[in-house]
Formats: sequence, C-alpha cells, structure tokens
Amino acid sequence: MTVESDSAATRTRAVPTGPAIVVDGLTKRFGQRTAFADVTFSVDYGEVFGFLGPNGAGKTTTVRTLGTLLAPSAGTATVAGLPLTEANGVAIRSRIAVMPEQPGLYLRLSVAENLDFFAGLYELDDRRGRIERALRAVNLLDRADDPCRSLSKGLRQRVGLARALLSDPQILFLDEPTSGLDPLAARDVHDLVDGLRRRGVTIFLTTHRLAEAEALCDRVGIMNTTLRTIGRPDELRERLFAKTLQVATAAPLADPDRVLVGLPGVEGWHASEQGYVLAVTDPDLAAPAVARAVIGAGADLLALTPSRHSLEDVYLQLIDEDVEAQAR
Ligand SMILES: Nc1ncnc2c1ncn2[C@@H]1O[C@H](COP(=O)(O)OP(=O)(O)OP(=O)(O)O)[C@@H](O)[C@H]1O
Repeated sequence: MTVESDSAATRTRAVPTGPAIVVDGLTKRFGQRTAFADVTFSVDYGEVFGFLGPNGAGKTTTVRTLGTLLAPSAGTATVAGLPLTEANGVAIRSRIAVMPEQPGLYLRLSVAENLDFFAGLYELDDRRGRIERALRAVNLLDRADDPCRSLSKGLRQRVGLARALLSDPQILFLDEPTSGLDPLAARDVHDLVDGLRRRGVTIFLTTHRLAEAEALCDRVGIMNTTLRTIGRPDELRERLFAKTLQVATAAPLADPDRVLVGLPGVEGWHASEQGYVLAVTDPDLAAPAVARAVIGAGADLLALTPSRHSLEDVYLQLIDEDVEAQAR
C-alpha cells in the first residue's frame, strides 16, 4: 500500500507504508572480532529511528551492512522492502542513501559541481532538477557556486546531506550527522532532519548526542555489540526508572510516616537532603494529596517535583551495567 506525500526534495512521490527495515538475528564478525551480534529490530516507513551506543558498539558497521557495503556474517534483513542479499545490492542502493560521518566532497569543486559529479556517478536522470531540489531541501541554493573548500564544517555537512538526497531515497542513513558541529550548526541539521521526516523520509540516525536523539527520534535502539534495548524515549525511561516525587520542606516533618503513608498513589518514602523522596504510581495523582497532607501537618512546603529522567540517564544506566558485568 502507498500514500501520497512530498518527497525529501519537495517533489510529490509515493511513500510506502509498513516496515522500512526488518533486521533478524543480524551478526557481523571481522575474523575473531564481533562488530555486532544477533541484532533484531524493525523500523517503519516515516520513522526517525535513533541508533545509540558507545564507541565501538557496532553502529557504523550496522549502517554499512544495511547499506549493502558489507555482507552480514549471520542473520537476515529486509531493507526498503528487499531482502538484504548480494543480488539485491543495486536495487537496495537505488532506494536508500547513506550519509557517512565525513561528507567526502571534492573541496576544489563548487557545491553544484560536487552534486553534479555524484549525480553522474549514481547515473541519475534529470540532474539539474535533482540538484536544485536537493539544495533547496538543505537551504543551500544560494551557495551553489561556492567552492566547497570555502564552506564551514556545518555547511559541508549540509552539502553531504544534499548529496544523500539526490537519489530521492526512501530511507536515509545518517551516521553521526552532527559530529564536530557547533550547537548552532547542529541545530540546523536537526531542523533539516525534522523537515525530511515531515516529508515522509525514513531516517536511521546514529548519534552520540543523547539530547539530539531524544529531540528527534520517534524510537531509539541502544547498542553495545548486542541491542540492549529499543523503544520510545519515554517508554525506556518508564521501563528503567521508578517514578518519584521529591518533596522539599522548610523543616523536617515531625512524623513523616503519619503524613505520607497511605496517601493515594504513594507507595513508600525515604528521607533525602532536601526533604523526602516518595515512590509513586502516578505523580499527577499523588502530588495534590501530598501537598494537602504536608501543609495539613503544619509544614512549609517549598517544592514538589516529579522525577525527570532523560534518555541520557537511560543510556548511562544500561552502558554502566555492561561495564560492571564486564568487570565481574
Ligand atoms: N573493517 C573492520 N575490520 C575489523 N574490525 C572492524 C572493522 N570495522 C569495524 N571493526 C570493529 O567492529 C567494532 C564495531 O565498530 P563500529 O565502527 O561499527 O562501532 P561504532 O559503534 O560505529 O563506533 P564509533 O561510535 O566509535 O564510530 C569495533 O570493535 C571495530 O574495531
């Protein structure tokens, strides 16, 4: 089944629905070294999927494998509706694009000349039209004649993105697209990724920047040779961390058990530096009852704050568990 949508380069084309990528037990070894093992997940068309993990976790090798640049050692995958086999390599590559960490541009050529060179290499039709649409998609039309040598790292990254968009891919693999960029240039890339998502491009994004993944990605997978977890950022937070309410009072409660135990949604409490940490089933249910009880007990309530765990907390928790397991 297909639905109509704008393409990455503002042209209307059909965007397939269903899984864009299906990976089942995929493994890649280089001799004795295992780059990644027994990885299973799927990504839907139109999703922005974040692939996170520490250095050496196997992210780039996974992208290179799904991008048909490396053959898997075991397992199966389907990419853009086609089984990942050597025979399907050309057909898969015509439906996807991979933007590596280094954009790999010819610095002496202009932006447009670079894109023309790659459009020729990929044997694409309508080169002028494609180049114009790709440049428009990354807001670089006005820099088309500038030599790439004269561009900042952030702008070169945008040219790399334009290069990846030339073939109007269904799936775009972005490997560390903001690596080495300053926060403003990184924000530009984020805005572009967001724009591509709105146009229905499926994005597979590897990154070390957890705030970036949290802001951009519908779901994330956390890798450390094997896939440690996968889900929406809020799901992962809920799965890993208990919900709490921090209660700050001007002075300690005379009898915290009498005030806090048995309140709706409150499962337990312990003292903290600022006051009390309450384990709760639902902070929205517990907070009003806690506020009434604390004030009712004659205490001055300074703050009532639900716990906030970031994707970074989830990541660090999982990776720390791996480090501890290896140390044992
Ligand atoms: N061509 C290769 N030959 C041998 N080993 C390799 C090769 N490519 C990658 N590896 C190994 O596979 C493992 C995974 O590497 P990979 O580059 O996929 O990790 P990564 O998660 O992308 O890391 P980073 O965040 O540092 O880019 C590493 O141990 C790496 O040394």
